[in-house]
Amino acid sequence: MDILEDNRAYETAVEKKCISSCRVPLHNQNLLSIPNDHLYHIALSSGDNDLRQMFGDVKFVCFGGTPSRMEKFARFMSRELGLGTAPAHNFAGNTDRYALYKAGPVLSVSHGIGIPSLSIVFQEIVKLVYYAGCEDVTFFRIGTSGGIGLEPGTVVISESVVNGQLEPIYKQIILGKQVERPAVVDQDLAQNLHNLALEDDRYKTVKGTTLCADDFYEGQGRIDGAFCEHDEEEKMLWLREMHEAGVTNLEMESLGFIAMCHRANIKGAVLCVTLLDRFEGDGITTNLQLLHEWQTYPQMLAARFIKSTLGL
Ligand SMILES: O=P(O)(O)O[C@H]1O[C@H](CO)[C@@H](O)[C@H]1O
Ligand SMILES: O=c1cc[nH]c(=O)[nH]1
Repeated sequence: MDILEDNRAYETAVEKKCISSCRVPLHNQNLLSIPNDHLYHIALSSGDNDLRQMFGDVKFVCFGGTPSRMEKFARFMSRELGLGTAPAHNFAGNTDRYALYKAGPVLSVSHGIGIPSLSIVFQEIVKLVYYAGCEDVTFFRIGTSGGIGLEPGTVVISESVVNGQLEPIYKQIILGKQVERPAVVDQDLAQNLHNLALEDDRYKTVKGTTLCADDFYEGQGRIDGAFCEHDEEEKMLWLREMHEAGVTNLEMESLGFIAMCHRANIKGAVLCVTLLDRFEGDGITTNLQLLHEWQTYPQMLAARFIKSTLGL
């Protein structure tokens, strides 16, 4: 039986209430008529690769900006899960758009910068876990951000995500029309992650509102980009307004990530370390070694969650 036939049989059984479903559901009936779906940007396909065999055991998908960070995270997860120290294999190695690693039940995926880049790999990963018949899957974005009024190196678990107009809405243009997707954060998951933060962690962990911008420079109020039509005073006024509205950090993917998790009916959370306090400036001047250490903090928290969920 091929993947699509098997998935159809499974869905019929769910509809008839013969079984209860925890598999990643199908959201697009058009996929049923594509016998070999090419997941072009990750160089895998539903007909040519045995996705069930390769990825059927996946329970957690961790996304983050860069390929090397996600490779290191895969190796870290592998050690944490007692799976050894072998170099991680990049399953998307036949393309250099994104990188995709696996450590036992954990996928580690790079998403590039911004929602447009994230959304492509996100959709292909949702299709991958669907074709693979994965059950009980949780997605994380483990990234970096700019903090507002937080000590640099603090991990923020997003309890809400908003666009630049403070709306929890991801807006897309489809067939020439604006479509709005609510970005609803899974509060239980955010709280469960927060509960795993320990007093003696070498970093602080807080819950907060993450503002997702379309740009690193003007879109985040910086005055040090190639272009700028506001001044330092206006920037500080805006940052204070954002702070008063509860915004704790600024980054570039959380809104699309959370909205797509909600739409896909997949549990999802965003955990980002802050690399600077925007009240103190715009440039990221911390030395590279410390920046690399800070990037591991959200990874450590995600790993703790994964291990506790697996009963390890
Ligand atoms: O560190 P990552 O996960 O890439 O995320 C943040 O860093 C990038 C900007 O430098 C943006 O993608 C922003 O969201
Ligand atoms: O200030 C920052 C730092 C990291 N990523 C962002 O998007 N903004």
